[in-house]
Amino acid sequence: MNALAATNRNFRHAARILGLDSKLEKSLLIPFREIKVECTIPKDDGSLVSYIGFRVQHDNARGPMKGGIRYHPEVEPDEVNALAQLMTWKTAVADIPYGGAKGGIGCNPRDLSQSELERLTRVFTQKIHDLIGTHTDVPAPDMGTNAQTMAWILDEYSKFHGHSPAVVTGKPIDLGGSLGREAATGRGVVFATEALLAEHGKSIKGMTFAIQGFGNVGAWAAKLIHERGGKVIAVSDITGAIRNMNGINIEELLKHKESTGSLKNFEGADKMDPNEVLVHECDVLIPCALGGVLNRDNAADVKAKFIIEAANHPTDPEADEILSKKGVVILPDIYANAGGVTVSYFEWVQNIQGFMWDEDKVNNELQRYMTRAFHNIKGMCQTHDCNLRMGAFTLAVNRVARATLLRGWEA
Ligand SMILES: NC(=O)C1=CN([C@@H]2O[C@H](COP(=O)(O)OP(=O)(O)OC[C@H]3O[C@@H](n4cnc5c(N)ncnc54)[C@H](O)[C@@H]3O)[C@@H](O)[C@H]2O)C=CC1
Ligand SMILES: O=C(O)CCC(=O)C(=O)O
Repeated sequence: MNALAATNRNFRHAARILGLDSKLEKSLLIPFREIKVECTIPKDDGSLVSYIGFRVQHDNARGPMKGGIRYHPEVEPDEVNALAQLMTWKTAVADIPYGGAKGGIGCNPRDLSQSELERLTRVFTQKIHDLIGTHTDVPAPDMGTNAQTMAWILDEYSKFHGHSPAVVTGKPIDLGGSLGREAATGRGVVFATEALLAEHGKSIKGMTFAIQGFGNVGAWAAKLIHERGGKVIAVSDITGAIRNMNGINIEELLKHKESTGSLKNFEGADKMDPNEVLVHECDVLIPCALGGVLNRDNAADVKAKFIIEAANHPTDPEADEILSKKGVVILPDIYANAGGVTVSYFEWVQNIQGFMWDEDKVNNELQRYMTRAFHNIKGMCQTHDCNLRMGAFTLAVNRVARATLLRGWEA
């Protein structure tokens, strides 16, 4: 099922549980604004190449729209729409004063040089600068982008609007980025995992983990799980997959990845088929890469007892049904990966106040927000007798619906 159809289906299910008025339901579903721009840049060899950039601003009832920018060959309108909508629900679950947005450019960043990436980012910013802003829409990193990308956006945006550090989050620390933001999504995933496991009388120590994706989110989650005594037994990324049933030494793997750019030829583990990571024997599976990776073709073969959705929409609704019949407990994306946008919020607050927090404060506040959200979700699960995904969706949709009604409809 395509990402937008899947996201709409989850939203509609929550709206039904909440008994939402049909007009309000329709208004919450339709995006506030969809932007599509052509970005033409000279390549390093002088030839011209054109890419399509998108920014979908889904909803702003609870505050400025917020969400990452993705550079990936599969970026297309339906996917960006789904991701933007998920941001609206995610910021509401985390109870931070934002709406939702997402953007991206259909390109393969691995095929572009640093200077080509910089030109592409600057052209994209020129095309959307009058539609983003500190109090309207605040981008951040997502797949294929990073702190450097945010620095270019900040610089280009500031040429039009004056120095505006809070227009993006996930910036380099030297430009007003927050301590702890780089690790925040992975750290939030670990706090969320701890909250869930504690409920089941378990802890990370001694449990086995399989992780798909070893970029910002996957690598930080793996590192923090390893530090807590969890055994990461299988890891994959775009370059391949490895396994070690005794637990992979993640510190060593990070050094190997840093020096070679790949998981290949790592001596502390055996090579394996990348497709097998999702169905590998383990206690906890953490998808940290693309959407839709758990679907009707592989859901029945999943062996994990818990799935922590660090990626956005990794589980297709058909897989959701199969997995829930098998008794697999799924911690949904709009909660599990909310640590990134939560620390983005802390960064934005620090920029607006002109006062920097130390890293302990960032991490402690992150833990407080993640734990609070978990208990809020559990409360909705009890009230509506539903699973964690619907607990998170009903929590979020109810908050956004209330804000929308309070603001009113008068033109
Ligand atoms: N960066 C952030 O703060 C947040 C990211 N997310 C989500 O987490 C996921 C990962 O994002 P990042 O780590 O930031 O991206 P990233 O670009 O840093 O890393 C992506 C990773 O996925 C791997 N990958 C790509 N295609 C793959 C495939 N077919 N099989 C296995 N691995 C593959 C890449 O090799 C890389 O290791 C995405 O779904 C993103 O939307 C969610 C919340 C916040
Ligand atoms: O930090 C942010 O603003 C958004 C991160 C993001 O794109 C996501 O949570 O999917």
